[in-house]
Formats: sequence, structure tokens, C-alpha cells
Amino acid sequence: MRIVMASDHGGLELRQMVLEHVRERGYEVVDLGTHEAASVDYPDYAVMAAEKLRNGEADRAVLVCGTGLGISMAANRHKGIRAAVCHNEFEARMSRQHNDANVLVLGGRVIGPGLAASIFDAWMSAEFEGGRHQNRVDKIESIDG
Ligand SMILES: O=C(CO)[C@H](O)[C@H](O)[C@H](O)COP(=O)(O)O
Repeated sequence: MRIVMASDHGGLELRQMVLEHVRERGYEVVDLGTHEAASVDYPDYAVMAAEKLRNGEADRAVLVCGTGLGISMAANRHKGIRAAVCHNEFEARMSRQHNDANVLVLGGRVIGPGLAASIFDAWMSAEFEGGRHQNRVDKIESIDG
């Protein structure tokens, strides 16, 4: 499975740490940066990652900004993208089981690398349950506001 990763400057440090963990778990990573501490705009990174997912160059994404909020808002503007900000393992599992999230979003100014790695593992190991949840995900996808 190929995972695209991206962050702004607020998520740079955590992204770099989680990226090592993701590679250690054996996943192929497409790293879109940012690679420097200079201030950048998180929507640009959300757009780049969403494009990789939508054109099939990656299967899932991990995005990081300072809180996870802004970059998730930007990612969720794209059809087919279901980005979930998760700051504990329960949310990570639920975002897969009920929401079929294909983007995990973390806050680099909210959690540390140990918890982030554990959240990633929980997210990757949980499967979408379908059934009544499929109907709801379909309704999300049909929203065209
Ligand atoms: O978008 C955000 C908040 O929802 C992110 O946390 C950004 O990383 C943050 O806004 C960047 O803030 P900065 O003061 O420009 O570093």
C-alpha cells in the first residue's frame, strides 16, 4: 500500500517522525513535504495530497498541520476524500470502521510522536464495516453543495 504524506510547517516535525514509523511498518511513502521550517500554506499541501489519492498514485494519505483542522478542511473539499482528524486510537479506529476515512489527519502541535505512531497503527489495522455505514458514506459522497 502506498501512503502519501504532507504537512505545512506546523506539522513538519511530527510528519517526519511519523514518516519513519510508516516506512518501518513496510509501507511505501510518497512524501510531498514541506521540507523546511519556513511558513507555507496548508491548503496547498492538502490539494497536492488529494490529487495523488484521486488519480490513484496513492491509496491513503496522512496529513499534518498545527492542529490538523485547517488541512482536513481543505482535504475534505475534494470529492472522494474523507479526511478525519484523530488524536486518539478510538477516533482512528472509528474513522475507518464507520466513516471509511482515507486520510488520517494529525495535529503536530497537539500530540507527540509516540501517540501519533499508535494512532497510525490503529487506523491502518481497522477495516470499514460497510452495511449501514456504507449508506451514510454514500450520502456524504452525494453532497454537492
Ligand atoms: O490550519 C491550521 C489550524 O487549523 C494549522 O494549525 C496551521 O498549521 C496553523 O494555522 C499555522 O499557523 P502559523 O501561526 O502560521 O504557524
